[in-house]
Amino acid sequence: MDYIIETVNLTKEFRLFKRREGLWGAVLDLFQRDYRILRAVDNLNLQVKRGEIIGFIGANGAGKSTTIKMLTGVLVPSSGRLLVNGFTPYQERERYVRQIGVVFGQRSQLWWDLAVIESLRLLGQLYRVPDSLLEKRIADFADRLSLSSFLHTPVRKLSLGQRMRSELAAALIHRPPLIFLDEPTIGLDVVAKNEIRRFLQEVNREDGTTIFLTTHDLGDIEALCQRVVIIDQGRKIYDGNLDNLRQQFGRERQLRIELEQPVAPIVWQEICGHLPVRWQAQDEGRIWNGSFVEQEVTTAAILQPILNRLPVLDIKIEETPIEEIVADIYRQGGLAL
Ligand SMILES: Nc1ncnc2c1ncn2[C@@H]1O[C@H](COP(=O)(O)OP(=O)(O)OP(=O)(O)O)[C@@H](O)[C@H]1O
Repeated sequence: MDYIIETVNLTKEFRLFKRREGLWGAVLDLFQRDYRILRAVDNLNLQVKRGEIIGFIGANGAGKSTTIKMLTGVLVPSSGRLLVNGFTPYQERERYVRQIGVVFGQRSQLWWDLAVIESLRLLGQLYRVPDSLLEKRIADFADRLSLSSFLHTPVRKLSLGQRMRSELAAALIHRPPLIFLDEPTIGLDVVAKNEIRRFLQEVNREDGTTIFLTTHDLGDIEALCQRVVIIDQGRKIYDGNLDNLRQQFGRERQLRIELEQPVAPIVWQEICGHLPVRWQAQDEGRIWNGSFVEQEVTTAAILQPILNRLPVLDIKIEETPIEEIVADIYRQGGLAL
């Protein structure tokens, strides 16, 4: 299998200086320093196929940035191996960075005082994109990311949404096979988020670009990712698709059935009392709200006897929002893999 990212037991430890308390402690610190080791990434095994969009998520401090920094060659691992697009990132940084694109939501790769178009041209030259291709690419991005109205505006004057779109163009100007995106939609409104998500889908579909995405916005994950990896305290606790995540960790689902006429509880019990569903009547039995666990009973099995016997006006089924599932996993430490 051709993996674009492959890590084997990737580990990063930081040595943290332990301060002693009080004045005497400070004096002792001068002579003998005490350290503790913090393992930010702990034996991470990860394989990403070419063309995948992978969501890499975890609570604050889980080790996401440290992992991305190792994958992009900024940090040297303490142990383990990693190979990204055939490179060991920290060893061959200069050649390696030509193969990747990076957008860190909080930090800019654009020149603050230059117009967007000048920044893009400069980056194109740094990446040695031939001139004619570069102009074509800028025009293409200007069109697809709606950059035209501010191409000649200095970066410092852009709104956050405009800057993020420009950052994406900058990260992709050399058509890298792989991009790392860290919180690409942070602070943006719904329209701007959707625009960025649509663009990323296009880039992935048309150019086969692999996308490694870190975000706290699970809307990004739902819109983009076939696969999610969750880490907690540096360890991988989930690796799979969103549907499986829902199935494994999903809590109760809610069902709301609206009938044409009220139905007495005793009749309701007779029709569907045999099913593992907790029911609550509303509007004197005209509306029935049920809670059930997907692993125990299917929605079809619940609905069938009701639809056979009663005139139903409306049915609503609510899934547990992915945000809640992930919050639960963070709290419980998830499934150790
Ligand atoms: N340079 C460093 N020196 C010491 N400890 C560090 C360093 N960088 C990160 N850490 C620690 O490593 C752990 C993982 O941090 P990291 O920034 O990778 O988490 P994260 O998942 O990206 O969090 P967030 O979502 O808050 O950005 C944290 O406990 C953090 O305090």
